[in-house]
Amino acid sequence: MVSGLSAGAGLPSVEEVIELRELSKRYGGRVAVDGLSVRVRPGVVTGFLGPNGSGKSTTMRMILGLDAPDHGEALVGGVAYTQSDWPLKTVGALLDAGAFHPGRSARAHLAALAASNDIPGSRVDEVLGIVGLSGVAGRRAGTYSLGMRQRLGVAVALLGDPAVLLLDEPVNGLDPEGIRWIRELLRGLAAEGRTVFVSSHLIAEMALTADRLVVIGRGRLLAETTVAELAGGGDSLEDAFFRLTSQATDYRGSEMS
Ligand SMILES: Nc1ncnc2c1ncn2[C@@H]1O[C@H](COP(=O)(O)OP(=O)(O)OP(=O)(O)O)[C@@H](O)[C@H]1O
Repeated sequence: MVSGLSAGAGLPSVEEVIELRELSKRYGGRVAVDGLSVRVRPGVVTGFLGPNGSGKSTTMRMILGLDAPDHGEALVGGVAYTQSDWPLKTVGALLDAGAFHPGRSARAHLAALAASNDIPGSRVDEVLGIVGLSGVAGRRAGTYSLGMRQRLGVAVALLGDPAVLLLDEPVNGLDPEGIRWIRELLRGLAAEGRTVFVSSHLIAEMALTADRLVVIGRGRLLAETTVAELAGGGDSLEDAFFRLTSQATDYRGSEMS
């Protein structure tokens, strides 16, 4: 359990689930997301797994209103994210760790976001502490390592003390310490009752981080299960994942004999 994550504004209610209803998206002739219906519940980490190109990022962008679905809808706590009065207080998202003004310090970046989102300035130092950037908060973000940028991205996600967290491949490029840190942070946030939805194509990492799994391939739901259930058929988790997704990739090479 990670302590001190919340700004104390009250923990999320059970209403704050992510609900995808028949969500679909095409880019030209290519189907990216295909009739995806899923409920992501609070209090656990839900891993969003699928091979490269299976539609995970597109789904997350649609939840955040950054892409419009061709069909269906994505709701957070029963409403579309774009209808939310204070989006940063509703959903904390980590999509692209590089998206900071390189000349701005981490503290200045967070302070500007707090000011424009009706978040008390005192929360800035709180989140810097949570992500371990207090000592370097005055440095320009452009000088940060990938791991530090990732931590700053997590600080942004936590700034509004949201009930729902959405993270797209948060461990990409992190060293083992950073990976363990993200894992423990996400588990702590879920233990506080938040809804934590985290995408990855790394089944072994998800096995350590997630309680529940949503597995997709070619934009379609392949399984909504628990880590224990997926590995329960006698296979290793990796074998079970490959079996599940074997018909849903375009690019897998043949095995060497
Ligand atoms: N802006 C876009 N324009 C055209 N095609 C896109 C666009 N974004 C995604 N796609 C296509 O949609 C499909 C799903 O891509 P998406 O990035 O959502 O998958 P992903 O599961 O997140 O993949 P990865 O694990 O590699 O990040 C892919 O075929 C991709 O090429």
